[in-house]
Amino acid sequence: MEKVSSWEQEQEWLEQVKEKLKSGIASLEPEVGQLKEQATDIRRRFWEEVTVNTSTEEDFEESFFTITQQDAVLSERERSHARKLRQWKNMQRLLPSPYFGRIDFHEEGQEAVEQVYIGVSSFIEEDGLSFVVYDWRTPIASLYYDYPPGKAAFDTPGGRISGTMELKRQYQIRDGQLQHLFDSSVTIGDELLQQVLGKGADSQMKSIVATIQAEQNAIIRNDTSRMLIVQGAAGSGKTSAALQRVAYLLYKHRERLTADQIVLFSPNPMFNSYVSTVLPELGEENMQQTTFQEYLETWLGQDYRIEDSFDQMEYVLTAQQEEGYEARLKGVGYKASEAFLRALQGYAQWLKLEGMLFKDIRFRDRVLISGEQIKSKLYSFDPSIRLPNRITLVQKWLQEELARLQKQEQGAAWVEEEMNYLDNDQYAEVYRMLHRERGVFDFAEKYLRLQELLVHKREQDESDFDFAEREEELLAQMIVKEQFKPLRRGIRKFTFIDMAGLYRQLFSDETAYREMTGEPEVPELWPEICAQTRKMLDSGTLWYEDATPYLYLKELIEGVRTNTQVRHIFVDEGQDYSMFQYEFLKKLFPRARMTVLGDFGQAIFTQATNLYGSSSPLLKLYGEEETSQFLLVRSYRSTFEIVEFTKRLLPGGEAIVAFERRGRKPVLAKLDNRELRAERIVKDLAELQAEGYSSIAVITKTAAESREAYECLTAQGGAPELRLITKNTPTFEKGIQVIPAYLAKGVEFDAVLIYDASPQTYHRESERKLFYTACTRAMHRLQLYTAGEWTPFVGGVEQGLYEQTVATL
Ligand SMILES: Nc1ncnc2c1ncn2[C@@H]1O[C@H](COP(=O)(O)OP(=O)(O)OP(=O)(O)O)[C@@H](O)[C@H]1O
Repeated sequence: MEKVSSWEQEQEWLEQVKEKLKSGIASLEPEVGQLKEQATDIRRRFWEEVTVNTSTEEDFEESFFTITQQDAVLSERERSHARKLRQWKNMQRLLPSPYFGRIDFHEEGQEAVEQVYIGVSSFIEEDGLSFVVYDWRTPIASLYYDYPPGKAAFDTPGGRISGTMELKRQYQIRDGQLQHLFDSSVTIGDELLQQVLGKGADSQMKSIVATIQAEQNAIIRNDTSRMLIVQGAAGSGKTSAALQRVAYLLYKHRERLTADQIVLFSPNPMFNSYVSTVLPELGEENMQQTTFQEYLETWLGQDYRIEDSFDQMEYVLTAQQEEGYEARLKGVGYKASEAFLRALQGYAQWLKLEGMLFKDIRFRDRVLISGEQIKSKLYSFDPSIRLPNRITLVQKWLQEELARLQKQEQGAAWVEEEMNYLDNDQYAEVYRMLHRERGVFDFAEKYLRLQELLVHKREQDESDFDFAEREEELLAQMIVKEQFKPLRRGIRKFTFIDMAGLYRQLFSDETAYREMTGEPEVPELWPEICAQTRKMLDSGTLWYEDATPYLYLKELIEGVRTNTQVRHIFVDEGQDYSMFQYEFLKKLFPRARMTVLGDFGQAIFTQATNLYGSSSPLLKLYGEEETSQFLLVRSYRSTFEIVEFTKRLLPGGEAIVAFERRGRKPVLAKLDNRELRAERIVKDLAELQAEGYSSIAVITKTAAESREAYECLTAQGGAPELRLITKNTPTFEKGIQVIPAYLAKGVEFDAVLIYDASPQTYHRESERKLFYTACTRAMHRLQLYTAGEWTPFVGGVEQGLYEQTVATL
C-alpha cells in the first residue's frame, strides 16, 4: 500500500475502501440470499425426501444413512451461510465508518512500514490475504491503545513483536464522510475523547472502541487470571471495560466461546436495558444478563417472600426511629460477614453428627414416615460419608419406602370409595392399559388352548384372567399413584428436610449457637437479632441479608447446584456483594472465570465488600496467585469541575484524576422553604432543557423522598415529561426523571439535581457514599438544593470549587 499522509490522500483512501466494501457486499449479496433460500429449502424438503422405513433392518439402515447424509449437507450449507452472512453484515456495518484509527508500524528487521487501519471488524481484500481494516481486537491493534508513537511492541500467539510506531492517527468518519482527523503524539486520543465525552447522555450505553484508554485495554485483554478485580472511581469506565472485554473474549475465543456462556450480574433490571445495545453495536450477540435477586427468587421464591436489596436499603435509610433498628443493622452486617460464613460451615459439620431436622412425610392426615425415622436413617449411615451424599442415600431410601407404602395403600378403604367418583377419562385410561395387557392374555389363552388340544385336558379356567378384578386393581393403583405424586416430587426436591427449622435453629440462643457452629464470638445485640430473625422466618418472609446464607446452608446440606456451561461471569457494581455472595457464585459456576468491577467509594449497601488492596477479602476467593487487581483512577464521565467537587466528598478521593473537559462549576442553591425549592427546581429544569440537555435526573435519597419530590415538583407546575422511577421501571428513557440514588447507580445523566442536600438527609457516615454516588451521575451539570442548611459533606469542600446562588427566584 502506498503511504497515505495528507487529508486529500486520506479522503481518497477512504473512497477506495468504501468502493472495496461496496463491491464486497455486492459480490456476497446474491450468495447470501441464495444460501438462505437453499438452507430453508433443504430444511423444508428434509422430511419429504427421507422416508423412514423400518420394515427390515436394511431398510432401516438405509433410511438412517440418508438422514445422516442430508444432515451433513445441510450443516455444511448452514455453516457456510453463517460465515458469509457474518462477513456481509460486517461489511455493511463498516460502510458508514470503516475505521477509526491508524498506526504505521515498522517492525524490527522488516523493510516496509505497515499501515494498519483499525475498525470495529476486520475487512480483508478479495484475495483473502491482505487486511484493508483490522478488527480492534486483533493483536496488532493493541498498539493503537497501548502506545504513543515511538518504540512499541505487541504480543501475538507466536511471541512478542517489537518495532517503532511512526504514526498514530484518529478519524471521525460519519455516513462515509471524513469529518476529522487527529495525529496524536502522546497516549491515544485526548482530542477524540474530548469530542466523544462532550456529547449528551443517552438512554443506552455506547461502545468506546475508538477511544479505549491504555489502562482500560489492560483489563479488556487480560486473559490469564482466573479472577480479575477492578476498583475504579465513579465514571472511570468499569462497565464500559467490562462490555468491551466480553466482545474481546468472544472474538479471541470465537471457536470455543459463545455469548450464552458469559453471564453479567447487573445491579438492577433497568441496567440490563441500559447496556443491552453495546455488544450488538460491535457485531456480537449479547451475553446473558441477570441480577442476584433473580437467582434468589428462582430457588427460594416458592417458599418465601424475599425482600430485595432495595427494600433493605429503604429500611436502612428511613427506619432509624423504629424499634429494633440497631439490631437489624448489626444483623445485616454479621450475616454478610466471613464469620457467619464460617459459622454455617461449622454448623454443617455439626449436623453431620447430630441435630438434623426432618419433616414428617404425611398423607391424608397420617404420618407415613416420621421425621424421627428419617433422622435415624440418616445417622445410621457411615458418618465419614459427606452430608449431601448421605442425604442422597436417604432420598433413595425414602423413594423405596414410598413405593412400598404406595402398594400397601392400594387396599385402603378410601381407595375403594374414591373409585366410585372416577371420571370417564380415568376409566378410559385404565381401559387402554387393560387393552395393552390383553395382548398378553390373548397369547396366554392361545397357548393354553394348544396345550388342551395336545393333552386333551383343560388345565386352567378362563376365570384366571379376571378382567373385573384386574380393572379394579389397576384403578386402585392409579388412584394411589396419583395421590402419592406430590410426595414423590417433594422427596425429589428435598422438602423432607426442615430447612426453615435448621436455619431458625441457629438463632435460638448464644450458647447453643457457639456449640453448633464452633464460632467463639457472636455479634452485639445477638438476642435481639435472633428474635427478629425468627419472627421474620415465621411470617414467611426472608430478609435480603438472610436469603443468601439460607441458600448456602441449603446447599451445604443438599449438595451444590452447579452450572458447568458458563465460562465467564462478570459482576458489575461488585462492591455491593457480600463475601457470602461471592463464595456462592464461585460454587455455582465452577468452570467460570470471574471479572469483578466496582467502586468501594460507592459502597452504599451494608453488606459491601472492599475490592482492592491486600486487605480485600476477595483475594482469598481464588487465591492471590490466580487473581489480578486493577485500579482505575481517571474519571471520564463528568467535567473537570464536577470531578474536582465530587472527589472531595470522599476520604481518599484525592487519588481520583479528572479528565480535562471543562464545564460549569457545580451550583449550590439554598432556598427558604420546600415550596420555594420546588419552584426553583422547576425553573432550573426548564432552563437546562432550553440549554439542550435532554437527560436530566432529580436524584433523591430514598424512594419515599422520590415520591415526595415528584408530588412537590408536579404541584409547582412540574416539567413536561417528568417521570417517577421506581425499582419496577423496566427501561431508561431520555427526559427528566425523579429517581432514588441507589437506582441511579451505574447510569449517567447530562444534568443531575440533588433534591435535598441538607444535613437532615445526608449526615451519617453511611450516607456519605450515597451522596457521592448521586453527585457522580452527572456528566455536564450538577446542581444541589437545600431548604435549610448544607450537609456537612458539602461543608468540607473548598468554596472556590462551586458557585452559590442567592435565594431569590
Ligand atoms: N475510553 C473511553 N472512551 C470514551 N468514553 C469513555 C471511555 N471510558 C469511559 N467512557 C465514558 O465514561 C462514562 C462512564 O463510563 P462507565 O459507566 O463505564 O463508568 P463506571 O466506572 O462503570 O462508572 P460508575 O462506577 O460511576 O457507574 C460513560 O459515558 C463512558 O462511555
